[in-house]
Amino acid sequence: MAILPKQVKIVEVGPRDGLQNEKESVPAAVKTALVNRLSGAGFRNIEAAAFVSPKWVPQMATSADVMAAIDRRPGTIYSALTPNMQGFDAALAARADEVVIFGSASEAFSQKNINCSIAESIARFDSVAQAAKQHGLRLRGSISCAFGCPYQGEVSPESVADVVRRMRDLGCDEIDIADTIGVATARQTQTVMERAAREFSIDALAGHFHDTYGQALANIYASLEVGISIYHSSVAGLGGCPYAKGATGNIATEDVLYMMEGLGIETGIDLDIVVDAGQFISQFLGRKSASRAGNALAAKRAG
Ligand SMILES: CC(C)(COP(=O)([O-])OP(=O)([O-])OC[C@H]1O[C@@H](n2cnc3c(N)ncnc32)[C@H](O)[C@@H]1OP(=O)([O-])[O-])[C@@H](O)C(=O)NCCC(=O)NCCSC(=O)C[C@@](C)(O)CC(=O)[O-]
Repeated sequence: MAILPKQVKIVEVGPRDGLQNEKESVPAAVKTALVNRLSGAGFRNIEAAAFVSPKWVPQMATSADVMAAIDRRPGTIYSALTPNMQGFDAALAARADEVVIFGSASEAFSQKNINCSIAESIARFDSVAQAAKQHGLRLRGSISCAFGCPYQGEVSPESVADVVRRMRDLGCDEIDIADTIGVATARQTQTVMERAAREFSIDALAGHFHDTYGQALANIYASLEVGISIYHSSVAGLGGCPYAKGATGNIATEDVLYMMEGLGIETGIDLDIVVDAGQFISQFLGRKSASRAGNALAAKRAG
């Protein structure tokens, strides 16, 4: 049997990836309360903002307000997406601890999501990366459609490895391998992760899985088996990408924590507080949480 990591880092992406696709505007005060509840649960890294065009993603237009209002928990990294220097300048002013350059392993998705080719995106990211280094900010790279693309279909592990290499050369501290449309399966996940790990330290590679086909937990387990120890998840399973129609949310944080607890893998996060946060945001949105574990634990508590 494979030896699994003893501890993992869970990056909570609900306040950004989770909420970005909500049709009705979620007030900054609600986003702020959500981030504060999550930091209270012990996350070391929360993706709280995206400094992108409000015409492209209106829900993220309040990012500066959220970043200004949150209670900063010492030791927690608050991340912001920054597609270009305009985004970087806004993230710097908002005191983000980490900026995220987000590219794609699929040419078609790159065009739809950030309106440029993969090569053009890397050229744009270069100035963001240099500015991040100059200002002492952490730099994360995110690679969408690493397992399949809604526009072009198959994506090869080689295309993923190519973008991993380019992001490594830009100086990324961490690189996410993202299943934007939730199509990956366990063996494919291991193949792509192992290929990526030939280009970048496995300790700094992250798995970002959406749960569209119900495979995300299996893919996380498969990634644990090959040594990946950073995972992204979204409280209450919030989410979906505006440029990937039909894609559902990220794997729910509560479900990931429940699995990690069962495996005896340390996360440093209090599952009970995350369950409360999941119920809080689901009630605000007026729908049931997408987290099976979250709903089961909330029901058990209610007796
Ligand atoms: C990248 C651009 C800006 C290019 O968009 P563009 O239209 O090519 O940009 P532009 O430079 O020509 O500028 C056009 C307008 O946008 C403004 N603009 C330009 N940049 C910014 C900025 N940073 N912040 C605010 N405004 C900005 C700029 O000021 C101008 O305003 P106008 O003069 O028309 O009024 C656009 O395509 C965009 O914002 N895309 C965002 C897409 C996005 O946020 N997608 C969701 C996040 S990615 C994701 O969810 C996947 C991930 C990370 O979770 C992993 C996974 O699951 O796959």
